[in-house]
Amino acid sequence: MTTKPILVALDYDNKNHALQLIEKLDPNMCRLKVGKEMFTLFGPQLVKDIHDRGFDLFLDLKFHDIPNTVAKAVAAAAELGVWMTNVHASGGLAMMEAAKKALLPYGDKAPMLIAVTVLTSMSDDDLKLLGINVPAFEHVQRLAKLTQQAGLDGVVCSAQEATALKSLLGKDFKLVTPGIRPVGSDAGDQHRVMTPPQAIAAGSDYLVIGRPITKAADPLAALQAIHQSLA
Ligand SMILES: O=C(O)c1cc(=O)[nH]c(=O)n1[C@@H]1O[C@H](COP(=O)(O)O)[C@@H](O)[C@H]1O
Repeated sequence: MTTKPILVALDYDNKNHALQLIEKLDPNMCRLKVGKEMFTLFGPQLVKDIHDRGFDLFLDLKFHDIPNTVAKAVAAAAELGVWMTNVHASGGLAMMEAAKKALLPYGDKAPMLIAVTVLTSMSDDDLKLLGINVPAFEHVQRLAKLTQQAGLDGVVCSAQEATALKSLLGKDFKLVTPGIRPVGSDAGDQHRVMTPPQAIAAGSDYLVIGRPITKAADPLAALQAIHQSLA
């Protein structure tokens, strides 16, 4: 198993609430993820605040634009010193290749670069409305192969797809899986979900977990319980 597979998703509109949660968490037990809401509200200073507290950060901005724009955005993420960042695989091969190339000057200091396949909130019916008339899993496989061809480090996908993707793409291709729900927690808007031990057994390298930790009465206890369930 990867060391520190748990990525805690910070989805807050109040910086102090986020920092209060971070103070309760242990950087030896997890990494953190900041997404569009918090980065739009609090910007690069939040990234610095998180790094100052000793956590690795996944900057989850899911870039999806023309190749030149995405390449510059990914380089800007590298300048912030983040541990991982991402693009949408549906941006296409040229876009992903440009993003990868933009990280070359950063050498071993470059963030891990991954691509989102099909969002875990989407079902086969949602894809049909987009004119994609294949099961979500088939579309995930197609996008993941394209991501590997572009030279990225891995994909974001559902843990339900992990076993098949590992056998298709090899063990070194990283699988980052949101839609993680410990037994008894509410699925909320997630459709394709798994428990933390199931996700690791299926081949997930990193588990993105938000509300089951951030909305818990005792977030550190929730993190510890998940951590222990993986030992
Ligand atoms: O890229 C992501 O992190 C992501 C991709 C995806 O397909 N589904 C997904 O839920 N996410 C993120 O994972 C986190 C899941 O949070 P919870 O549903 O609260 O555990 C959120 O921050 C989402 O933005």
